[in-house]
Amino acid sequence: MTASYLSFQSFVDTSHKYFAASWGGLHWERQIRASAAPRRSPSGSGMSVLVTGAAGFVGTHCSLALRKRGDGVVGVDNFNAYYDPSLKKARKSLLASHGVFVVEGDINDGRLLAKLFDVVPFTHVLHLAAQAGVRYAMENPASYVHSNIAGLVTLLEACKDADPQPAIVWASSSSVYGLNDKVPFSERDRTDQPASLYAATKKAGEEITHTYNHIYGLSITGLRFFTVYGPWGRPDMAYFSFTRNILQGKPITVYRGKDHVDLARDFTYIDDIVKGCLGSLDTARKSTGTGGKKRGPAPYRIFNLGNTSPVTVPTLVSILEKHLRVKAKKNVIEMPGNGDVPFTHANITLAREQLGYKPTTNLDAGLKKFVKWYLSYYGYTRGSSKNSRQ
Ligand SMILES: NC(=O)c1ccc[n+]([C@@H]2O[C@H](COP(=O)([O-])OP(=O)(O)OC[C@H]3O[C@@H](n4cnc5c(N)ncnc54)[C@H](O)[C@@H]3O)[C@@H](O)[C@H]2O)c1
Ligand SMILES: O=C(O)[C@H]1O[C@H](OP(=O)(O)OP(=O)(O)OC[C@H]2O[C@@H](n3ccc(=O)[nH]c3=O)[C@H](O)[C@@H]2O)[C@H](O)[C@@H](O)[C@H]1O
Repeated sequence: MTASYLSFQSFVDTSHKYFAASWGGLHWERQIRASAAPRRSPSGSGMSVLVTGAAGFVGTHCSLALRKRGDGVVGVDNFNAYYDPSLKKARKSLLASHGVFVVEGDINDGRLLAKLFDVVPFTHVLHLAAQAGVRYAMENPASYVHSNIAGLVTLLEACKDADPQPAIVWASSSSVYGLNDKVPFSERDRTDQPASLYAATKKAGEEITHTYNHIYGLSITGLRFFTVYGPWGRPDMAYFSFTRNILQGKPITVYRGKDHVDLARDFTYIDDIVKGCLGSLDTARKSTGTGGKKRGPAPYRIFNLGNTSPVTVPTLVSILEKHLRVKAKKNVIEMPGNGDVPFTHANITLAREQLGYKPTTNLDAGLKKFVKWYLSYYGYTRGSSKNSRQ
């Protein structure tokens, strides 16, 4: 037995149970290295990327896109039960079939993160793990503090201590614009009026990452995603839960603003978001620190990733009805004071100029792809309300 195996084993023995279970010794260390190794490929950029929240909606799509073009990817995800964990497990299997290994663990586990950086000199971190959802923040505020504040700081500590320090690209949110009513939302607009705790934690994330950029020279890119949708999406989001209810013949609740004004979102298709994430990774300059010490200034960037064409929620419902070929039973009620904002609309000039970001999928085309995936994943056949998974 080698010395490195012994020290690894003692580390595993003293760590949490799930860690021991999911690593299981040298075999697992080999899997991590294999998954992280870039492949020779004309389109790959030779990166080794740690993707947090890899079993999530955006994490799965980004991990697949990176792996497909030849980059090395290792995922980490805690598979929490905010929404159906079996969907996260199915995404994990999809990733495994493409050679992406996802470690089951929490970003609050600093020992796990340090071990991952010991095993692999990650060049980049794509940080997507978070407690998402605007309205759930009123039900479970602690989960937002756990993942979006404490977890973020633990991750940044691990990145700052890593040698080499990775460049970090992470998901902020359009919700940071809060009550801002200047449209379209530009990165220079005020973001000091969050309307939900979720938004407040994302805004805090922007300030926290700035601190680590300033003190430790970490290269930081924050991406403000605008209501992302698509295949393998999130069951808690309106387009997904509306689809489920419409197919099951159940009513949907459509929120409306004051004075009967329709709510609107700058719905953005997942493939466009993936291109924005990869463009950010490709253009991120290196962190400048080593051994926890800054050696020079590092870039701090923030970009909107939206679609620049807001659509009202009733129009979203009509498009779904068309693709599902089923009429929705709608309850229209005034938006409760639950953290929602009346509209979002992204100005994407900065991302276009600096990342080459150019969204190409409109809501009709994107929802068509989503519905196709949904019907297939949940085992529906056209003309039947029966399915095999729900
Ligand atoms: N989908 C959107 O419309 C949208 C919009 C704006 C911002 N965002 C942000 O983009 C990121 C990805 O969102 P998504 O839609 O893929 O959400 P998601 O919930 O599908 O993915 C997040 C993943 O992170 C994991 N996770 C949560 N807390 C964790 C922790 N403490 N440790 C390890 N893993 C943890 C979850 O299990 C989940 O698989 C999030 O940061 C979210 O806040 C999403
Ligand atoms: O861009 C973001 O930063 C955020 O995007 C997403 O939030 P939202 O834009 O709120 O998406 P989503 O829930 O699909 O509601 C869409 C619309 O349907 C309305 N809505 C919603 C539910 C319902 O039952 N009825 C309804 O009318 C609702 O009032 C809204 O007008 C992410 O979930 C979030 O994680 C965050 O990151």
